[in-house]
Amino acid sequence: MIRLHNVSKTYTLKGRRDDGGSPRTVQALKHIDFHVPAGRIHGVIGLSGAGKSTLIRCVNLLERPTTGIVTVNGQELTALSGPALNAARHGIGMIFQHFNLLTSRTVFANVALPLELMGMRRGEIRERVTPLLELVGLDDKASQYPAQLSGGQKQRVAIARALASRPKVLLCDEATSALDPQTTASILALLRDINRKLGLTILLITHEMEVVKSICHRVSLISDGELVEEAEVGDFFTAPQTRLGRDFLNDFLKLEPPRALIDRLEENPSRHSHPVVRLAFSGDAVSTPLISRLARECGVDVSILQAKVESIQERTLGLMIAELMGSSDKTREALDYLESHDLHVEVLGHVQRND
Ligand SMILES: Nc1ncnc2c1ncn2[C@@H]1O[C@H](COP(=O)(O)OP(=O)(O)OP(=O)(O)O)[C@@H](O)[C@H]1O
Repeated sequence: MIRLHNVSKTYTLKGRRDDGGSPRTVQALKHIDFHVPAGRIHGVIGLSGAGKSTLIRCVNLLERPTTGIVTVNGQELTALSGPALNAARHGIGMIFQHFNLLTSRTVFANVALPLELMGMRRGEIRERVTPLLELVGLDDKASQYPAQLSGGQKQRVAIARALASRPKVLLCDEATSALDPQTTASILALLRDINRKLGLTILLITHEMEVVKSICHRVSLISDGELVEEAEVGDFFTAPQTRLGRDFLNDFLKLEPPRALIDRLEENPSRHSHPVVRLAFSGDAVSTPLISRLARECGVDVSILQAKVESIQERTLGLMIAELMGSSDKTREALDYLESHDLHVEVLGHVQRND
């Protein structure tokens, strides 16, 4: 449904020149290849300045890529301009962090605006807008003005407006970043509902793992203009593949070894050290008494330093940081045992034994 092929974007900084007198540039996106199939909710997460906004704005050509091809719903947008591009954009709705509503228009008139611009007749507009206001739970607010609404209600108006032209794709640019956690949850629930009811494909950018965890099927990680990791959300939360992915996850879960232990961690094992491991387990492994089996079957003691159980959509995910205590042969055997039981095991380092 959404396909980016080798997309790069370079901004030229107006009025700024390098030492050689050439205009200064910023390469915001570098060779992005990316595909979101129909009906999916795909999140792109990254730190500030990583290129998230540029990426999402390149999908509907609010920013034109410097090079590369953007295809949405089978149409190559980068080959279009003028009226043809405007017509194609009717198939792509977009919502923003700060809602972008017209303050002088009522809720109804805000939602009606794109339909007016498309030249639709009044009666048709009413038939379209009324059920949309019901869908977003604002049918009793049709004649109010944005200033009379809460942030969450404003975003609901923006969602109804984005859906007015019956798009196949919805782009969400940090849509919940200005909202409190409870309102965020209600807007995410609405987006999930719309995705299911209308089969809408949703691409969202965010810096919040909570958003990814709550509604995304798949996630991409962007860093310095490059997509560095992509995975199904359950897999990403179980075993991120990059340092940045692990940083995002640890920050979100607050699951780090205690500071005093980090200071003692050594990279390489020695005859007198124990491994400190991060274990992630899902599915059957969550309900299996693995720790007592480790002690019984491998003869190692397990000191649990931190543990957490998270619900990631329909999956239950267990996470633990633990020190495995025993001889090096026994702890090696324990690590093999854990891996053979479908646990994701990451050795964080080794600490000198005190025994
Ligand atoms: N219009 C512009 N002109 C020049 N440089 C820009 C422009 N827009 C973005 N940039 C630069 O491109 C890079 C990526 O910016 P972008 O806004 O896409 O990142 P982001 O991940 O969305 O960041 P944030 O989360 O802070 O909004 C940054 O270095 C930024 O300074």
